[in-house]
Amino acid sequence: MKVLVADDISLLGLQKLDNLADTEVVVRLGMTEAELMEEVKDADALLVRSQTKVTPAVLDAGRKLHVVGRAGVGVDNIDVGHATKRGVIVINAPDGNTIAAAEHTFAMMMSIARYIPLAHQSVTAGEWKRKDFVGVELLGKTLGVIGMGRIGTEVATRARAFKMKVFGYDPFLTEERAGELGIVKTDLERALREADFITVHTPLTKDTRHLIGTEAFELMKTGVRIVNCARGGIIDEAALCVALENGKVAGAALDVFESEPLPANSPLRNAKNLILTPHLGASTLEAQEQVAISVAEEVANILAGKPFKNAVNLPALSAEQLTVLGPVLELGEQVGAFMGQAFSGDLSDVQVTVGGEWTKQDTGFLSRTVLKGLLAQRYADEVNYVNAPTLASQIGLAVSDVQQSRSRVYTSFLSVSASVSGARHTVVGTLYNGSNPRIVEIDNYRIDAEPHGTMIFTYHSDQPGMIGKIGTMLGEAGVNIASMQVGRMETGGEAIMLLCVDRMVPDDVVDAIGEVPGVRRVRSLQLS
Ligand SMILES: NC(=O)C1=CN([C@@H]2O[C@H](COP(=O)(O)OP(=O)(O)OC[C@H]3O[C@@H](n4cnc5c(N)ncnc54)[C@H](O)[C@@H]3O)[C@@H](O)[C@H]2O)C=CC1
Ligand SMILES: O=C(O)C(=O)COP(=O)(O)O
Repeated sequence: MKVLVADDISLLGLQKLDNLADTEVVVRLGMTEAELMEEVKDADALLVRSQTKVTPAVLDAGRKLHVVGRAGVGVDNIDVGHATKRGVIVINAPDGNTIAAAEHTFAMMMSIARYIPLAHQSVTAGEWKRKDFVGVELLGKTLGVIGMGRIGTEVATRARAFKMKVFGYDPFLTEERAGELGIVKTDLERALREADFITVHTPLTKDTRHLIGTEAFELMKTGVRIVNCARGGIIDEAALCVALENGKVAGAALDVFESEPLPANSPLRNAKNLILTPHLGASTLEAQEQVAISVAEEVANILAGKPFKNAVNLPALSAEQLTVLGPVLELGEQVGAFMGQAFSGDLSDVQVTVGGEWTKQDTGFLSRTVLKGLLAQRYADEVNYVNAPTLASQIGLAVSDVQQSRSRVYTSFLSVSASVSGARHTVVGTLYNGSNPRIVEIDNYRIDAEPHGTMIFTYHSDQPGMIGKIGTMLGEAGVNIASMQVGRMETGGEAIMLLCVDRMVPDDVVDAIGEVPGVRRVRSLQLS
């Protein structure tokens, strides 16, 4: 396994990966896109911070790539959509740098309240201008926090310790949570109109790009002070320069920029009362160690096929949920694979129904595992849990999830029903004793088969001699039958047969079975 490290990531994390058997950690900092495309060709994992751009071209070049690990929070430098399409897991380290970013925000806020960097420059230039640097106190002032996630919340609690009044704006902030934090939940307009200090802590999205622009500045009090330690682009830099120049904004502090590194000719470099740091929010020893360890552990788990928790492009599944749902998810993949191989043809829609006790669990992940099994027939190893829904929508396959609280015969079951080349087929599975997978129904025929290994599946007329004929043909080809299941609706009608065999059945034998009079369809299945 090759783990390619493209940004400066703490050795404490990298050593964890380097210590793994069969894993080589290759550190190459400051690569151009072309160099990165070359290095990533044989990499299983790519680790980055905010500097390296993980573009579609880089992801396409990484043919073996399983995972991109971001040692930090923001993944706006990674084309997550393209990674998802390619089936590459993107993980981040969401908790490790929260305190570092919150403390940096506070350092910035105090610096603009008391002109610390400007006063420092003045003193080192030989001046002693006490009158020019009369600041303001935080006590009693109103702080508007835009984005009350992990960092926004830590900033808000620190501001309360400074006896500030805090307004929090975040679509997910509840009155109850605001009450617990001792802050006021407001809308954006009130936060902008009434705040003396404003700090942004959202990701950069299409909704937050230039959230603080000309119109927002117009709403603000004259003399407001603003901090951005989240993402460049949330504040419109050109509009900020104007507001600093005309005095609407008394001071601002930016750690992040629309373009990084900040261009040499950026007007921000000469703006009045503006302090700048080069994206240092997460740059503490503690934060860097924490994010590196977190990302290394996650990547190690992913490469070893073990559960992981911080995927950005997969629904979250806790280790606890995985313990309970693991066998159900595995069953989903097996039933999907059975369906895909037993009824190959043009798929137009698939319905995944969970019934009985399992409906009490969050089974949102289940349709991904079913799709992975179902689409493996068409995409082989290219399909995984990450890209299965994308590949399904690419081929126009509509997927629906249904919960059915009343169980049929079984305490819990999973039913996959799909339209294949115009015909509807259904396969039902369950777990015996909570962990042994079984296929218990195929198109309303009751059976009981373990979805495992090599199988021969037929649709045929219920007539004497069928089982014997097929058994003899397999025997003559040297294929041993381990178990056999037959099902029929009525005597002499249509029937199914599912044989578990000990080895692959040669294609010519499968074809010969298909030609036996009365056999309507035969398929050879290979389940893992
Ligand atoms: N300067 C630096 O070095 C660092 C920057 N960051 C950045 O800080 C930001 C926040 O990080 P966390 O608190 O860890 O993330 P988080 O995901 O915990 O919080 C983000 C919050 O923003 C809210 N939000 C999203 N869209 C919104 C909108 N339109 N209006 C209002 N609220 C909105 C979300 O509901 C969420 O509560 C991210 O952009 C992250 O990349 C994080 C660490 C270090
Ligand atoms: O975690 C984040 O979102 C950050 O912005 C930190 O970026 P960095 O890892 O210091 O390049």
